[in-house]
Amino acid sequence: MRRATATGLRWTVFPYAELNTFWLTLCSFDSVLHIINFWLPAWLTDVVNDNVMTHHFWVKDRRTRQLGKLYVVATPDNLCCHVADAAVISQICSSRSGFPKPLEVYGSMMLYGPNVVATEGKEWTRHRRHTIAAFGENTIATVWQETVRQTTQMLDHWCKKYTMGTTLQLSPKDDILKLTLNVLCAAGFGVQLPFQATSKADDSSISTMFRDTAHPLPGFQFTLRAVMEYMMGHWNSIFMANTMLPTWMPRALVPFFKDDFAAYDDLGKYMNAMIAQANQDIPKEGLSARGQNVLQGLVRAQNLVDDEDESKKSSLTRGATIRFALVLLALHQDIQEWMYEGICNAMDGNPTSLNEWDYATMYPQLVAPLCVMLETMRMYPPAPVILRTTAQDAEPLQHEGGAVMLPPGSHVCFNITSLHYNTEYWGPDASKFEPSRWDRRNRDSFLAQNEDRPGNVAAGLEYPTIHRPIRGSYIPFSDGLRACLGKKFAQVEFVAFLAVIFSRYRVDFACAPGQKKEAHEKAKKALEESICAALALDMTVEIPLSFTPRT
Ligand code: HEM
Repeated sequence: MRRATATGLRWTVFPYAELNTFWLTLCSFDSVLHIINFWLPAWLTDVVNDNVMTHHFWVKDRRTRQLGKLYVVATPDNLCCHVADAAVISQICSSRSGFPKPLEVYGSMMLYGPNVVATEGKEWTRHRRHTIAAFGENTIATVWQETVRQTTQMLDHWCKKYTMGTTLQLSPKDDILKLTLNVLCAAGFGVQLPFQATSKADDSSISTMFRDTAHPLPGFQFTLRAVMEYMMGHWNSIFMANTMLPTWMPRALVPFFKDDFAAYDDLGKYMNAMIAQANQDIPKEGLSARGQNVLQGLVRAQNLVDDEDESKKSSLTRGATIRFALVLLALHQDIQEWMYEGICNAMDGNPTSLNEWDYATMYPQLVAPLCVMLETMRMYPPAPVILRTTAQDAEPLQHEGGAVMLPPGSHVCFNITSLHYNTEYWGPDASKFEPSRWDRRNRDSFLAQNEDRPGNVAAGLEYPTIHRPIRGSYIPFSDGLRACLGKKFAQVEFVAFLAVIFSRYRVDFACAPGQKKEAHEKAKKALEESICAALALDMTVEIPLSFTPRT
């Protein structure tokens, strides 16, 4: 508390640090979360949720309005400075070494070794230099083609399975996850999977071993997609089984980790085979030296870093963002029509056949779906909290005309939800879903006033067609030196997905006639009660949707 007072900021106390193992374990019990959220008085619920990673989103900007855009929480472990000030976020993100990642949090991301996500300093610079080369425009064009292909196949599959009268009625969660995984396999590893599983693979050569067959090859327990799916659902137990148990312990003694060992081994074998294939497939000449997928790009850089960990996280975040957008568009039919008009305009003069849609010509014109994505991630940021720590050489932060010095070893928590709902940065309609606020042609948008301010470029907003918020006020992809490397990957995938679906269908809630109002209320509740489970903000309730063909 003495150290908190010395910072000169407003401060408060809490009995546990946000990453305290006991506290995290306690908060993983539904009954404890129920007590916190339904039994405590509202003000105390906010105080507690502000220190629970999974429920941080629920607090929105209420604590910031009480305590200011920068405040400190003193715990027995450390000080944690919560930041919801755009200018301060910008200073931290552009600092070279003053505010590194707290690497102890990223232990589970090192399962297959050091990588760009979970390193710092010189090692990170080396990983970043080589990884960045793998996310070139060739890879992004593959993302586009594969998303169009996968979404078309998914729609065909839906038509066969879920048609009821003239509409399709379904809960799309699992299929969206499958689609994002398939796109990742194609654009990340150069392995093209069909949306529906094919028959048994006939031999074990590299070319057939990745096929999405009903049964895995001899010597494997999982097919490639099955192992990726398993990884997503069981990351913690896989991490425990493969890193925390002593290596001398016979696996037979821990039969409940059988699948976790097998998944780890199988993915390792698939990765090695894919590296071998990427080595064979790298075009010797003609194509860009960067290769057509991330893996080729990495192998080409002759410095293979394993980004499987971030792949896992990114598939969850991409899948969740798409699901949020579908529910938001079902709630706002007028916005859906606005986006449909935008898609039709983009298609005007371009081929009507989806297979012929060209990335370079179509993507820049699909402004409305991009605005929908930016707005969805503003209101439902996939990673509502980003953590940093203060190094010995951390420079003072300039805040409200003064300098704030945080002691070394303090945690810094970017309060993304608070930033994204702040009326100072977004205008009086900050809590409204309004994708057109991003569209540069919309001169009435609150964001239009930022046009003449210099330096407002941020990660993921490098488009001449959209308005730019104040730097540091919009950070779903983080910003500065450690900004997300896959932001364009995620954006192109999202835009292609929406363009394919909404050029052909209108989305609404699947409900009985006369139940529309209840369905709307249920969807709004599901959106507001989203929690940050399994690394990404997501709805805990599945909302069934109906897709009606446009005539
Ligand atoms: C909607 C989708 C996505 C969101 C919201 C997102 C968000 C983020 C955020 C917030 C960070 C910073 C994390 C931190 O500093 O603690 C990050 C880093 C990163 N992301 Fe993403 N991401 C997305 C998709 C992707 C995809 C598709 C890929 C790759 C296929 C990817 C690759 C990476 C990498 C490699 C980093 C580490 C960069 C570094 O530390 O230098 N992301 N992402």
